[in-house]
Amino acid sequence: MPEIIHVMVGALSDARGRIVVSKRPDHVHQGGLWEFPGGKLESGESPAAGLKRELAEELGIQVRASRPLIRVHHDYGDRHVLLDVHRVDDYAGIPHGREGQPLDWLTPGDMDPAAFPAADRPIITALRLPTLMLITGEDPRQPEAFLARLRDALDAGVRLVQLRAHDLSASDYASLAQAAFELCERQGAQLLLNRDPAEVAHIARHGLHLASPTLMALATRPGRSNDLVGASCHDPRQLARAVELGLDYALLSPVKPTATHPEADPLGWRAFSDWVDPLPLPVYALGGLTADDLNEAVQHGAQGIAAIRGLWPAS
Ligand SMILES: Nc1nc2c([nH]c(=O)n2[C@@H]2O[C@H](COP(=O)(O)OP(=O)(O)OP(=O)(O)O)[C@@H](O)[C@H]2O)c(=O)[nH]1
Repeated sequence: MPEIIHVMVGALSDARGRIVVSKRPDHVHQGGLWEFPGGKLESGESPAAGLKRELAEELGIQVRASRPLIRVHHDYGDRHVLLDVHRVDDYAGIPHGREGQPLDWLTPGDMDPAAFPAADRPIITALRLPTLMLITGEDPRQPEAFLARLRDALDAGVRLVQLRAHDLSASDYASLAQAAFELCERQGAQLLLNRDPAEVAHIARHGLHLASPTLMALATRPGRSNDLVGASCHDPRQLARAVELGLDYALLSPVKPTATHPEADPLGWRAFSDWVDPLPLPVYALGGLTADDLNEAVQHGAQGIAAIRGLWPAS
């Protein structure tokens, strides 16, 4: 097993949500590509101290508050890196290229993954995804009340919605999806359809969410190239499949006991974090969680929380 190079990386944003990126010099590893500022952890140094030191050296800023975004293991063949990426929520100073490196500020949507090292793809996805995913609750058979509640959730700030309505016929699902898509578009939110991908091939959406049996049955990633695609997972085998298919994200459940699946054994945060840590993709925690669990989830390596009851507004 080659030595793992532990790299501390900062995602630092401005008031407009743009993230600072810097250009790697031509002569170094992955030279000429854009990167997120950071560098190698020194021996004996804590990750928090390493992040502070690297961002002070490279950008001339002092980190005041940060939280984990994602950890990415990547094998380049000649070296194995662990990118330990943190969002920097608060800092002092004005970022500038202290080592003469060019800087740019980009919204995650404007980042071209091909302009970054291969290991950075999951970082860009994690930056594009919000920390909360709403999974729609019952009762989709009452579309007006259902859409009113979806509107309330969007008004409250939800920006990623998974339309789960297994009891509906294909045509009722299609009508509900169309109405939900319009509401989401109006608020700049993304709508993911949780349905057989072949059945929803022509329905407007921002992406697809795969149930775990669908995930295990597929041989290739479904959908259009611009679809955001993720899947529900319950064990390491399903998580590995999501990675193999090149999906953008996974949900892992149940973390805590849940009313939706009372028979399932909860994982707890320890197993959640052990299973998620080696994976190069953002993973939402699901099962018995509310927005109040967000900080604990993020500290255990989650992209954020997905929830039905915890985020679907009461009627
Ligand atoms: N900082 C940073 N490094 C990255 C990113 N993506 C990525 O693959 N890496 C890799 O992680 C390693 C970081 O090394 P570095 O050269 O930046 O570290 P450093 O500042 O401590 O450099 P040094 O070798 O001059 O002491 C390199 O192999 C680099 O290619 C990224 O987005 N940011």
